[in-house]
Amino acid sequence: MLRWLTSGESHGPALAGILEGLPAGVAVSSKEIRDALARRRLGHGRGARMSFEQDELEIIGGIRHGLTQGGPIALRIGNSEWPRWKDVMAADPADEDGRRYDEPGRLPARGRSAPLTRPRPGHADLTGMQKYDFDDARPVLERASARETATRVALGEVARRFLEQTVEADVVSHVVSLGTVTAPDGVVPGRGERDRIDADPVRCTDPATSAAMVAEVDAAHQEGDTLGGVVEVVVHGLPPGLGSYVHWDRKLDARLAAALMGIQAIKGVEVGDGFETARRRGSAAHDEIERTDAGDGADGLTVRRRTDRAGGIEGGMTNGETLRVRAAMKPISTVPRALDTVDTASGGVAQAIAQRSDVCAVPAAGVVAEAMVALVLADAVLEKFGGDTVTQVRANVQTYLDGLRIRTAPPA
Ligand SMILES: Cc1cc2nc3c(=O)[nH]c(=O)nc-3n(C[C@H](O)[C@H](O)[C@H](O)COP(=O)(O)O)c2cc1C
Ligand SMILES: C=C(O[C@@H]1CC(C(=O)O)=C[C@@H](OP(=O)(O)O)[C@H]1O)C(=O)O
Repeated sequence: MLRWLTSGESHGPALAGILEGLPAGVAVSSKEIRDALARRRLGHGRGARMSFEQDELEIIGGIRHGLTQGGPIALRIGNSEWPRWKDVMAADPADEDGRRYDEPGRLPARGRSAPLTRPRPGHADLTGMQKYDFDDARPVLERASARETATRVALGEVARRFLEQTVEADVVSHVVSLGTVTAPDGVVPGRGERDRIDADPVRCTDPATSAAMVAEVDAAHQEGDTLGGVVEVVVHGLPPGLGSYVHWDRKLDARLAAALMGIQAIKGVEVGDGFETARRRGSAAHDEIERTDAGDGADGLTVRRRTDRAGGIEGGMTNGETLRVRAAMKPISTVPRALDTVDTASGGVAQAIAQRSDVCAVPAAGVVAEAMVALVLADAVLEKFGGDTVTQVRANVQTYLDGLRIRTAPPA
């Protein structure tokens, strides 16, 4: 079983992450993790914070000389802006510059330390204050913030390397809609297209759509508004049979949906053609199975699907076709043209907090979605194939695939 946990606040000294359960021998470097973190900062529409803040990666445990060792992998992602926040986010109720905090968690009500009492509709602020009995939204937004997704991307990169080195999977994402602009149907990135997609300002595969998306972001920005959109994660190379049909919590589609819905601001998930499938007749909804005597089905198999409307998952299992899952992100809730709220200190009507913020973070959400998908798939690969080393996992995968070829071989 693969387990992972994250810790840390948006403006704290660092984020921390632990990934436990990977075998020994996964080749991964700090440069690869740093590059993954840089990808998450991409995208037209992100706020100023992305340009001045740095993710300072430190590998604390579990990786030696470029290889995982079998023990928990621990990462620290320092926040280069910490010196500016060390009073506001101090762990201890301490004397500092002659000021004394009144009690743990309380700070003098001025500057950055002033309590935030105008909760944003759409963010965790108000309900978080109610639930944890805070009279300041600061502790809520600090942990609810998508800054935490840096840790997921770092851990997800290790999972991605494991998938590449065991089942030879390739994980990529692209933006399929942003605001009202939607990319043409049926464009699915192939293997090795990640760099090309990352080079696009909104991580869209189609240049004309990308230009319209950029214009949509600029228009929203000018009007003091924000945008959401839809990302698709595509995985090539998965063998059939990851996940299971036997119980709800072992179904791969259920596990992927939970992982994607657990990303900040994701409000919907589709597998394959998803909701569109529900509008089709059965004859046009499913993927007919055909023999391919040339053995050019997935993993050299002699059966394949004619289409991939199901997005590579049937019965809660991968079916050997390309995996496709989509996640819908709502517009950023810190809306510069501030929304109505109630001031929790005075009880009066107010305008919600609306300092600097992303206008749109859909391209970055795609990178986070890749990480979550990679983590779920790495768990599913380990569950099916087991092994304490990459070599053992690979051998187990090969034995399984050899067995599959026999059972789907053409008649002699
Ligand atoms: C990559 C990314 C960046 C985000 N940036 C912002 C932001 O700048 N401002 C904001 O209000 N919300 C932002 N969000 C969304 C909030 O984190 C999210 O809406 C909030 O935590 C409430 O959770 P919920 O939307 O799942 O209900 C971002 C989300 C992601 C995935
Ligand atoms: C810091 C990151 O994203 C932040 C996520 C976020 C939110 O509310 O989710 C709000 C913004 O932070 P702030 O309000 O301090 O400008 C984003 O910048 C990051 O992704 O690294």
